[in-house]
Amino acid sequence: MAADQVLIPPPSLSAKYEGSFAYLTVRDRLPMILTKVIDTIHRNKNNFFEKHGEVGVDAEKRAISFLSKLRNELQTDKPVLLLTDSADDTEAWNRYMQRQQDLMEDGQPVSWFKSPWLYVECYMYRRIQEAMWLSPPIGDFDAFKEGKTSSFFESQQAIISLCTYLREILASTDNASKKWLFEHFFRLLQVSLWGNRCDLSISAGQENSQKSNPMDCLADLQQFILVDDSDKVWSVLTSAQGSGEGTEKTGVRVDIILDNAGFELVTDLVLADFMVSVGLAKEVHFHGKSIPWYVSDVNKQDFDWTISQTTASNHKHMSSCGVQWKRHVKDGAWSYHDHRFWTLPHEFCDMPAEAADLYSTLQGSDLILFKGDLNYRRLTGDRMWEHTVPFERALRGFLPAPLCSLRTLKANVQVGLQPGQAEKLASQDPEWMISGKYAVIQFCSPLKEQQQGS
Ligand SMILES: O=P(O)(O)OC[C@H]1O[C@](O)(CO)[C@@H](O)[C@@H]1O
Ligand SMILES: [Mn+2]
Repeated sequence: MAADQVLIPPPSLSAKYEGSFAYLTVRDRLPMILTKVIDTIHRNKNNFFEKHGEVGVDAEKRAISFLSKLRNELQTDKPVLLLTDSADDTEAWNRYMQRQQDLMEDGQPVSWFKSPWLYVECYMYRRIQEAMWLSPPIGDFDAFKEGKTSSFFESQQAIISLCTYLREILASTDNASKKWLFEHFFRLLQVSLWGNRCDLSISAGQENSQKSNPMDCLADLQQFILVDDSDKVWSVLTSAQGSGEGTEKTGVRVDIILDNAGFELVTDLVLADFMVSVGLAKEVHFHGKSIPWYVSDVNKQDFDWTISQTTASNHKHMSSCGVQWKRHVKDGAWSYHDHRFWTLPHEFCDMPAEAADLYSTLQGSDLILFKGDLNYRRLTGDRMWEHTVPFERALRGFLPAPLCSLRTLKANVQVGLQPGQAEKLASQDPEWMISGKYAVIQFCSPLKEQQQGS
């Protein structure tokens, strides 16, 4: 194969492949999500009236009419339209549409069933936001908020178990050996991984919460982790502290690119609390979305709300977690960041050109944890890679710092597997890439020695 051919990435997943998961998502799941958004806005009509009077009711009608039109465009495969809301990302979106247009064969218009799945799916969420922004004064209404809130309450027992586990292990860290630290880190990393099963996009907004004690399931779930690079993650964290090199560093920084609110966010906070409390990290930077996204993704409001709810719990371990988390925020060990790039449709390899400031911020991290399926799709460009292609190759140059994806498989892209592994899985379980039953802890580092898990 010629060298230039090797560098050309495979095609994007798309609804144009009839019967594919992308096709079924665009045909069935996205319209269902839109219908739920419309229902939610309608159900809140009285609240809008109480808050804003008649203007609120007019805004509700206006938003619903924009959204019904959007659903119709999607279902009839109409050309994708330019955004008209003059927000600070509008131009970037419209530029990206032109880029997609240039990629279309025979000058066909960019459309829902012909263009890349990643692009049109992100575009739907951005159009929902446009409908809201064009309907003042209800522009800031988060139609997914109710679902995120109830998924937190439905996971209450699991959250209590997890908080109890954390407080108990932290109470006994005095003589913690390195082995002890690794064992607990390893467990909490896995809890955060499996927390990713609880997103509300794959279930089109249907309840999908954690019911059982997460610590009890870990051993049984181990067999479903297809790539497990946790030892490399551990080695990055410990070597960043200077151990083994004789160079004491002042503080390790971990960045967590968050995914879903509800149980998953709690698992991320627990992992972050553990890292900071035992000194594995000095700072944790959380990155969330600035607009409602993929039904259950975390935004600033969800982040603050989750910490407040945890603090207000009448369970002693849960509330003491909340108190501790507030303290981490207050003393600067934890910080929340958002950036418009997280809600743009680009593959992550576009980040240096599209969001150079964010890329250089991430370069300051010692370890970046990317939570969830959508982040994995953007890391790998949501392309039809062969399953044995190395993760680093699929990243196409995106490697601001050592990074690790913690992801349950809910879309048909997966790289970095052993020869024959995918074939075996496919013969045992045709749904292996989309059911959320399997997962990866997949690591890549710009530093060669860390790739080996030294
Ligand atoms: O919350 P996550 O893990 O990013 O998952 C989002 C889900 O939405 C999808 O984009 C499908 O609509 C899938 O990729 C995935 O199942
Ligand atoms: Mn999500």
